[in-house]
Amino acid sequence: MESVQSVKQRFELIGNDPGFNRAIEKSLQVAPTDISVLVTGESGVGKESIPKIIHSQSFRKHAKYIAVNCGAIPEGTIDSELFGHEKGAFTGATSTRSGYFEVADGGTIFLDEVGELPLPTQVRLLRVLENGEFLKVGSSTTQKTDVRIVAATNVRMYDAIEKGKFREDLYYRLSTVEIDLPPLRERKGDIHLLFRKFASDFAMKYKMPTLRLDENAISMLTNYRWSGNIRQLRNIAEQISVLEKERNITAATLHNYLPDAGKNLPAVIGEKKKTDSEFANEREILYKVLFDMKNDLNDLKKLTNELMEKGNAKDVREENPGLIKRIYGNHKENEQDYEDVIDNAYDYTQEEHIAPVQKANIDNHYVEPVQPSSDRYDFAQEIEEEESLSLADKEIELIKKSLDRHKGKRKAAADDLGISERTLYRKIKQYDL
Ligand SMILES: Nc1ncnc2c1ncn2[C@@H]1O[C@H](COP(=O)(O)OP(=O)(O)OP(=O)(O)O)[C@@H](O)[C@H]1O
Repeated sequence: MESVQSVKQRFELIGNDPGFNRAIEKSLQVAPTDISVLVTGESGVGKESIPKIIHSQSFRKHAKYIAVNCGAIPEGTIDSELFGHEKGAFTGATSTRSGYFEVADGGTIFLDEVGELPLPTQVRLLRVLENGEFLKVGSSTTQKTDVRIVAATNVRMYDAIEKGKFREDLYYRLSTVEIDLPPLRERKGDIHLLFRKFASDFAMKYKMPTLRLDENAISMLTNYRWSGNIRQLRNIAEQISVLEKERNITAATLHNYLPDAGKNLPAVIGEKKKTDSEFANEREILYKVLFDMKNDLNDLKKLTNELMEKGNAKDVREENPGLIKRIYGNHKENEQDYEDVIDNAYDYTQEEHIAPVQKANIDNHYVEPVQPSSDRYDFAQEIEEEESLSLADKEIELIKKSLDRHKGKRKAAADDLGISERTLYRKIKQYDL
């Protein structure tokens, strides 16, 4: 049996955390048996490497290893993908086709996102697990296969069972041994190690010097929540590698890539494990903050435009009490401040060659520098054609961009977006992309 260290080297796995080492050790222990294994852990913790280790250390290693993402296959075709179909079994079944369980005979099948399997498919899977038998879709002839199954899930299977979405008997058949991978925030000692590995990989890939983090940046990195786990850490290492010219990274620079790491935003850094609803709440608060900021910005644009059109700060003040109140709040003590800001902005619009306006800080509201434009019509148009504020639109835009960038490859696009392939697949379906 190979040692934990040499397996880590072979599969380029970084980390010395006891929970992580234990998961590899367990994989090595179960590999020579045919015991079913369920790998558990949050999205992005590295579950995919466990079945590969198991297969490589088993007597099946010379036979096929097939990884199936159950969440990425449409419900209507999953039985046919897994078990094959007979010619004429359904519209479009123009020939007989072998499924993964037939092709992988003698080998290993990794069922990722197993909790996503539809109930009728679960029945078929249970039968394979119990006696190795299956039926092709549209066939009444039983076939036999000898496949070892390793499954993985990032959802709590007990919840799925309670809700009637997953069969309890199948769960017990799949999880004879459970291997749990800890979330990255519980592997603090590994975070910087992993970052260094990714930074050095990307330095090589993009032919740039390797990034270095200073002490404060290391501390920020280590204490960040990493809800997307190793996948998110890898994405951030790549972003910084590509975008930062200065290769010595400070906490201030790192902060730009870890949006909720700062104290001004409502997300909380902490040791305490969060529930899904707490994460959802934080996300909502973040959206709200972004939404409010965007509204402030649009109000400011409108105000500046008025100033440019009218050229008289007093008139603008008198005609837009609501707008001004919205931007600068109701506080009496701010009144002089915002009057000054409007007057300054007015001066600014009157100049021919304009230097960038300094940020005016009033009760945490910032007047961003307005790009000078000699063409006022352009500016007015920009206000009319306001950017969409819809989160769904933004999501669609990002998904399309990422799919374009990776030439339609969903796995790569999902990695880029920091979401699982299953989630990407759902969104593609949801938005009809
Ligand atoms: N120990 C590790 N060392 C280096 N890279 C790792 C390690 N673990 C995971 N990774 C990398 O992190 C990324 C996410 O891993 P993986 O796809 O296995 O996560 P997962 O748990 O299967 O996620 P999901 O549930 O969303 O499918 C991959 O790019 C993988 O190569």
